[in-house]
Amino acid sequence: MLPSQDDATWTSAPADRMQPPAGRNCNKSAVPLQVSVIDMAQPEPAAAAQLREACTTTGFFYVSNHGVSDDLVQRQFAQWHQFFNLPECTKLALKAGKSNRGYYPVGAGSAKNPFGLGDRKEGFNIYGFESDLDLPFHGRNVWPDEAVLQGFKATMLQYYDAMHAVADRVLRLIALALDLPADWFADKFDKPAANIRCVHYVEDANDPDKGIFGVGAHTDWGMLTVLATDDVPGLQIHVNGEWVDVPPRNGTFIVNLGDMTHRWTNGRFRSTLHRVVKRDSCERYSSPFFLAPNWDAKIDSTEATQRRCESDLCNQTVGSASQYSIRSRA
Ligand SMILES: O=C(O)CCC(=O)C(=O)O
Ligand SMILES: [Fe+2]
Repeated sequence: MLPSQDDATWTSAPADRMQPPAGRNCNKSAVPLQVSVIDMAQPEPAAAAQLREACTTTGFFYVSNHGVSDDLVQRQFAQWHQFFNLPECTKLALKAGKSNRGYYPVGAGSAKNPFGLGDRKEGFNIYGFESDLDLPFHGRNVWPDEAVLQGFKATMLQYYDAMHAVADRVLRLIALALDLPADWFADKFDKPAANIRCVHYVEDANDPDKGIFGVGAHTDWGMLTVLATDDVPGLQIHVNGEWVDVPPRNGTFIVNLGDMTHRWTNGRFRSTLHRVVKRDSCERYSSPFFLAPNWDAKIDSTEATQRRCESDLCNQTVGSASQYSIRSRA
């Protein structure tokens, strides 16, 4: 099955993971959840030790001193404000097709919502590679007219490169946290199936009891996500039977692990269910960078964990492409 024109299959969890396990809400955690902040300026071994703790517990953490200037982050958000303020027909002229590149309108990119409703967001995808191969997510990026949005493409390419550099540094820490050489993942990520997206959450307030979400509960499909948000809260993660807020923190990005890291580490590092619930009637913008390995990379958990089988994920050696088809069948 090929991807739909929106990105639903790219970030939606299999149906059995869309809802928190029944009966676990009574297990309130005694200690308030701490999502750790990992200082990227510290020596890698110290950062990797902190990261190991985060990856085995929440699968989410903040990164500070990440090297991306606030000026660049604000410039790309300013471009997105202008883009999403264009007339709907101008945006729809760039509507994403099979390649998943371009615009998807409000309600299109819905995770499997229990009420059958679409997510209250619109978005736009830009990939870091272009290819004419007839494969999911392959294709050519689309861009708004330079005369309409001056500097848009240049800003986005700069933002992609800056976020990619952060993601690659996190990948080195993941390798070290697995007691592997820091560059262990390098040859599996030298042609990554990676993209940036901007998500514009529309003004209305969300209500989980009515199935109205910014983004419904899902896990990310790829290896890891590096997320910049504006200062409007909304992101929640599902840990110890509870939905817990992960608020914006000045000068940091939020990083979470995706299903490929879960698979690659035999379930040791977690890909955690998350969603966006915006309580107030105000807009919200976020710009995730999604890192996935080379399309033909082999994901061998036995090699990565240097361990004998521990779970039902063990001994699975699947490429990124096969992982895609596993998810889209779910
Ligand atoms: O906007 C956010 O805070 C999270 C977005 C997200 O989870 C996603 O796009 O996969
Ligand atoms: Fe996500």
